Amino acid sequence: MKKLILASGSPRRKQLLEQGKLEFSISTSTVDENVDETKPPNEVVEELAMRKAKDVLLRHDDSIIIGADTIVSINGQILGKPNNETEATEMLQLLSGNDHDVYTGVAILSKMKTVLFHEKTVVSFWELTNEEIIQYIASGEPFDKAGSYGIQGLGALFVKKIYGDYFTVVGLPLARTIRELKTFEV
Ligand SMILES: Cc1cn([C@H]2C[C@H](O)[C@@H](COP(=O)(O)OP(=O)(O)OP(=O)(O)O)O2)c(=O)[nH]c1=O
Repeated sequence: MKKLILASGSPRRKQLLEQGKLEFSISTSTVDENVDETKPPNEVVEELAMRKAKDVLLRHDDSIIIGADTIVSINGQILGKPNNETEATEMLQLLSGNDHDVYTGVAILSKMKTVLFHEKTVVSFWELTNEEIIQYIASGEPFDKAGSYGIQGLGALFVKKIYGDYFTVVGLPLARTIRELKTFEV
């Protein structure tokens, strides 16, 4: 099999691929992540995953590249990473007591072949008190995460139920990614 490269600076995505016992290296993409937020969330995550993977393929065209992108969507609004405490507070207030969708898009590219897909997981949050939100923001956990929470960390305490692949929420639908990757082996 060709060399595998994860086009991501996300420590969670690295850990997940390691969990799948794959050998890979990391090359972070430097693409602009601005996107038309009126597009449907599935299109947004696929477009960004593709942009990240293509950027790295330009520098490593003999390899197989995995790019991914995760966003949260609630009532037609897309939530990415918060830029400051105010945005994190607003996002957590929106999510409190409601269901939201987490979309992760994945692009797997080689010179010869492209696989592009997304997965969606529905997450239901307990009602959060102002105190809980303030303490959570003070932990620093929200700031590099779509929707301002991490299900794999303290954010787990907000989750009533999930429907779909847990790993889609963490940033990479692991089982499907590995199944799709196998179609690249000849
Ligand atoms: C909802 C949620 C998101 N996240 C993370 C996954 C992603 O790392 C991040 C969304 O940002 P992304 O832009 O998808 O990824 P990234 O900037 O971390 O890494 P790169 O672009 O280099 O691949 O939010 C969690 O870790 N846990 C969660 O519960």
